[in-house]
Amino acid sequence: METLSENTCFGGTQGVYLHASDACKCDMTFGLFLPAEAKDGPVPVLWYLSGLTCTHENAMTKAGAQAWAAEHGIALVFPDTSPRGEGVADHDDYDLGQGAGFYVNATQEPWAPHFNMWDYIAEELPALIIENFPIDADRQGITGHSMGGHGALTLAMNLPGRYRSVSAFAPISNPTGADWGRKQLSAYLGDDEALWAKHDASLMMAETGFEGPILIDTGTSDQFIDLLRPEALSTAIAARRQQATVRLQPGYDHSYFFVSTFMEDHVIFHAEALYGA
Ligand SMILES: N[C@@H](CCC(=O)N[C@@H](CS)C(=O)NCC(=O)O)C(=O)O
Repeated sequence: METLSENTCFGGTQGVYLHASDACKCDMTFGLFLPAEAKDGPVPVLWYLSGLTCTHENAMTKAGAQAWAAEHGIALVFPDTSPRGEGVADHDDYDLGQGAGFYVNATQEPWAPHFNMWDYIAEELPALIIENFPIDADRQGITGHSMGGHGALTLAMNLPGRYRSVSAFAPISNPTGADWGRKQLSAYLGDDEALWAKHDASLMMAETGFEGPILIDTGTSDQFIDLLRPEALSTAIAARRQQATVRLQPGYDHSYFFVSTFMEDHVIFHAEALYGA
């Protein structure tokens, strides 16, 4: 692992690191914020999965999460959204290929050799950060924006016991029912829709739900709201009687102005779960 940068930030350290990924078979970059408390021992961690077109950098510089994470003594991880590099498959569309890994393990060509973002986020990166940094593996929460909200919700419901809490900003909520989903799931996983179900938060909510608390915010003026389908997840949450707070925020769009506005609420929500019994 190589340190690309380390900056003092809200009393802690915002680092950017590069490592050779086994899952993605290319170099991967991630951001990690460690609060001051990390100098004294392991701290809880909040994963932030980003959306389409993002690298590790967008949320790290625009979400405003470090101030609140520092206040609550929580580490933040900002992974990239896909494998990258010259030898890695790509597509001209912004919502397929590099920058659009969708948090799945691709089985189809040309994506299969590198596009294993599920294994990367679920297995490889947690092992790497727990080995190299003072992170408490027993206190993890996960959040994300848009495609990253989809990743956060589906990872949380598929990995019971891993995360104490899950939240999402404008998550892609029913990807099997919209073009932000059908296009990518068919490209990465093939045409057998039975294999898509574990990657659909609304279907997973109907199937298994989540054992901890959930917080979801979406803006009513989100320009992509028809693709996000928040109503499908709300219906599944209500049908399951899942513990959840689902909010539609008047006037907010899909941008980081929306994400940063509600970031404090999300960090406090996770802090309550991560410091609870
Ligand atoms: N390519 C489209 C959509 C891209 C987009 O809105 N991506 C969101 C996540 S789905 C994002 O976080 N973009 C990066 C940023 O705002 O920093 C556009 O540029 O309008």
